[in-house]
Amino acid sequence: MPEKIAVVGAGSWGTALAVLLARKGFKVSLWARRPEFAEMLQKNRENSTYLPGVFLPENIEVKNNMSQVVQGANLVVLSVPSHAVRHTARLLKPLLEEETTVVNTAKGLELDSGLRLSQVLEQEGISTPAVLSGPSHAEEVGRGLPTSVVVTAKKKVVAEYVQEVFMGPSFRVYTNPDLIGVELGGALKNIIALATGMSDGLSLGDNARAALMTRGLAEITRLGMALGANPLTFAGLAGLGDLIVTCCSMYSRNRRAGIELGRGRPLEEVLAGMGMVVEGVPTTAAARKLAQELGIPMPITEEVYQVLYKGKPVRECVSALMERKRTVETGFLGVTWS
Ligand SMILES: NC(=O)C1=CN([C@@H]2O[C@H](COP(=O)(O)OP(=O)(O)OC[C@H]3O[C@@H](n4cnc5c(N)ncnc54)[C@H](OP(=O)(O)O)[C@@H]3O)[C@@H](O)[C@H]2O)C=CC1
Ligand SMILES: O=C(CO)COP(=O)(O)O
Repeated sequence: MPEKIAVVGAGSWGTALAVLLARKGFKVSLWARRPEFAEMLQKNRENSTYLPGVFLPENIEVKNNMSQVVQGANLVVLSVPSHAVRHTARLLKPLLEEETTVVNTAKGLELDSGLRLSQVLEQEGISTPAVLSGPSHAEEVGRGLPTSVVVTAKKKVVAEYVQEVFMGPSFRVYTNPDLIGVELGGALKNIIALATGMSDGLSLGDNARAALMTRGLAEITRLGMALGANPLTFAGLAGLGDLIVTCCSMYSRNRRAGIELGRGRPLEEVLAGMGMVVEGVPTTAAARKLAQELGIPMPITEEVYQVLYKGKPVRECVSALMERKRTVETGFLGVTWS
């Protein structure tokens, strides 16, 4: 078991995970990128900006100096937004001991390259990173409500180590050997949460939401299979599980952003009002590019892209999706009429 754990990123998720680990009795060092924010958190013991109402136990120290945060830590939990993963990995890499395990908890794809975040970490010299994913809103984890997630890595021993560290009475951790599927599930569900949010914002009803979630999972699975994932992973916590929570919970920033877009508010205004990261926005562009390169149909992703990046009115997406060519539901899985 690690003597000290460093959590890099003091937004909602980094704060909730630091609290979870501290409640397990670990000594936790939490890195906040702004010095004044680190000082405020260290003093007030509450992250009133990103996770109000959750108090930091005494065994969490908050600092802005990454070297001090990481020093002596056997485990580093990375909880910065996906757009900051490469830059943060560059800062981290020279500070890490050879045997330090890094766990990425961000959910997204790198915008320009379309790379999964573990691939970004490996490119930056962080070998065999673990990935923690699954249905887990910070607001509920911070309050100690029951949550189940998955951890994956290229090596079983790494995944099992992280499982043991995080596992607790209110936080059940499964391992899953499918690194590609787990990462893609966590990243791509955010696109579908934007879509279901838009549908809810237009009051299109429960049937529409269920259809978007189900057919959204179909297109996630299609792209996932083309990229080497096991399709069964998408039926698990990192796929369906996270899709359900993100498309149905009012804690979801992606869902809330989608609702505002569905009500006709412009994207810039929606993002400015959110004050938190909406990962589905860059991920939509990255996934659409990948799908086009690989020739994978992703009609919902395409419509979300058109709304986000081309200003298409959400109402016009309804007919674009409903009036597509007739097809067999399970054709993409090779299950069709004989
Ligand atoms: N919130 C949740 O429930 C969950 C979130 N996640 C994932 O965790 C990741 C982090 O999200 P979350 O904590 O929710 O985000 P928040 O919006 O709550 O907080 C964002 C955090 O990232 C920091 N940040 C912003 N830009 C940079 C940068 N360029 N370099 C370093 N740090 C930066 C912010 O610092 P500052 O205040 O200085 O701007 C802030 O600490 C995302 O990928 C998200 O999808 C995963 C599971 C659950
Ligand atoms: O991934 C999450 C929950 O599992 C967080 O989703 P949002 O970023 O939409 O809030």
